[in-house]
Amino acid sequence: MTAHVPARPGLLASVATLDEMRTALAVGVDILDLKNPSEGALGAWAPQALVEAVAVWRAAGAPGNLSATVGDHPLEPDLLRTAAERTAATGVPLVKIGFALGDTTALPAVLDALRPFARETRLIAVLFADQAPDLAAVPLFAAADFHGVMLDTADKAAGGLLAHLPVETLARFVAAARAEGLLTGLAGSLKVADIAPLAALRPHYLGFRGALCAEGRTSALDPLRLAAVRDTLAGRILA
Ligand SMILES: O=C[C@H](O)COP(=O)(O)O
Repeated sequence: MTAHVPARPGLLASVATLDEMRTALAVGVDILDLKNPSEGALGAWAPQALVEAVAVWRAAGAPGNLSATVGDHPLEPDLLRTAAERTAATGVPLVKIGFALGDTTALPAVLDALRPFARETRLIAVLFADQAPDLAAVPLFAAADFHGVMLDTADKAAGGLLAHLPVETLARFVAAARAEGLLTGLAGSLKVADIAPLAALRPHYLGFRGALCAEGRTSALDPLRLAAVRDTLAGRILA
């Protein structure tokens, strides 16, 4: 199955609080991503806060889509499955799971543990561009019934996505994911100037946090910066 190729990528915006979530809903984003940046690349919200966020999103008419990260965990089957189940139980429709550097021989066992769950919940695999990701693993996620796959960076102090992987490699990643019918995203300290070269690869979405904040990704979301990224992605202003 080949996935739909979007004319322009959508905007995934990571938000750290319910207030930021309301701001992002007002500005308008395609995927509202519930993440706690002060707890790592894939820092998780507390379950009760996720339940409240789902209620806020539904009350707003459930625009676009809603994702949440499960936290930064090692590649351990039970641990990842438990974290994914805990997140999905809150009602969040898209659950993002990081596949961190480590014992890659553990990947088959992790996917076996997640496969039954992936049939009930839309799971997004997050690979890290700064950890020499094995892009040949993309078909394995599709075979495990994942809904999507994205690239991000784990070490936010070590440069953005394009500092770690050349455009040609990113193009191969997007094409491989699309060929498997997976929702495909790119992220990792992206700046407004990265939008044009990455949009040309036609992923389904580009993900942002740091560029949306005045003083780094753990500071507050700035609605003006968010609107500028939204408008650049939509082609209303040039990068
Ligand atoms: O999922 C997207 C990330 O939250 C991106 O965060 P970042 O732009 O700070 O790397």
